[in-house]
Amino acid sequence: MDIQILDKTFVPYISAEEIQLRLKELALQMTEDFKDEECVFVGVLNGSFMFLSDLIKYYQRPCEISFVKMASYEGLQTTNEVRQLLGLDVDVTGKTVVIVEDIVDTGNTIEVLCELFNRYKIKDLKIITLFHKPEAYTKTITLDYIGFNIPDKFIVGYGLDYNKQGRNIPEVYQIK
Ligand SMILES: O=P(O)(O)OC[C@H]1O[C@H](OP(=O)(O)OP(=O)(O)O)[C@H](O)[C@@H]1O
Ligand code: HPA
Repeated sequence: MDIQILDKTFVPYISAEEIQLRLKELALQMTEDFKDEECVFVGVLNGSFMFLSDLIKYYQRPCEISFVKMASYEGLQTTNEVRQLLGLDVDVTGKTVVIVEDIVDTGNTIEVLCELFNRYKIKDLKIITLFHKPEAYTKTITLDYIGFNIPDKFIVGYGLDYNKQGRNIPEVYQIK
């Protein structure tokens, strides 16, 4: 069934069950890949709060978890200005940092985050994103783990918002 958020209509796109299945696969893959790594998972607020919280329950190794807060979107559009609203509060020296994004769209935010983390003396930097829009992506940074490649259409739910609304919806909807 379609839903209305503020002035826009959205149609069902990816179910809560499909998301959880994909999260299990991604976490299993990372459990294998990071067996010799000391990992810090860094969620990018606000959008990634639900993704990181669910994903990490399926990850079967000791790890650290932290957050940074970045913002650049107003309504459906990027402002092209990525602002850091909360910084990092853990020591990442010598560790593998895994940036956890809900979505990599234009790539503006992930580019700023990579510049930020490359200033630290980390062992390695990996990126996981639940959603990626290849047609909208303007960067060359490799995304190590991608949940779903999706078309260049605005989505909401499962942490992602439209004008601050819709983050609490357990599944994902696409703009009509
Ligand atoms: O690849 P990009 O075009 O930069 O888009 C991706 C970013 O946009 C969203 O954040 P937003 O600025 O909307 O803040 P939010 O996480 O608080 O919703 C999303 O959570 C990503 O961080
Ligand atoms: O499609 C999107 N939906 C919600 N937030 C976003 N931030 C970048 N792209 C999107």
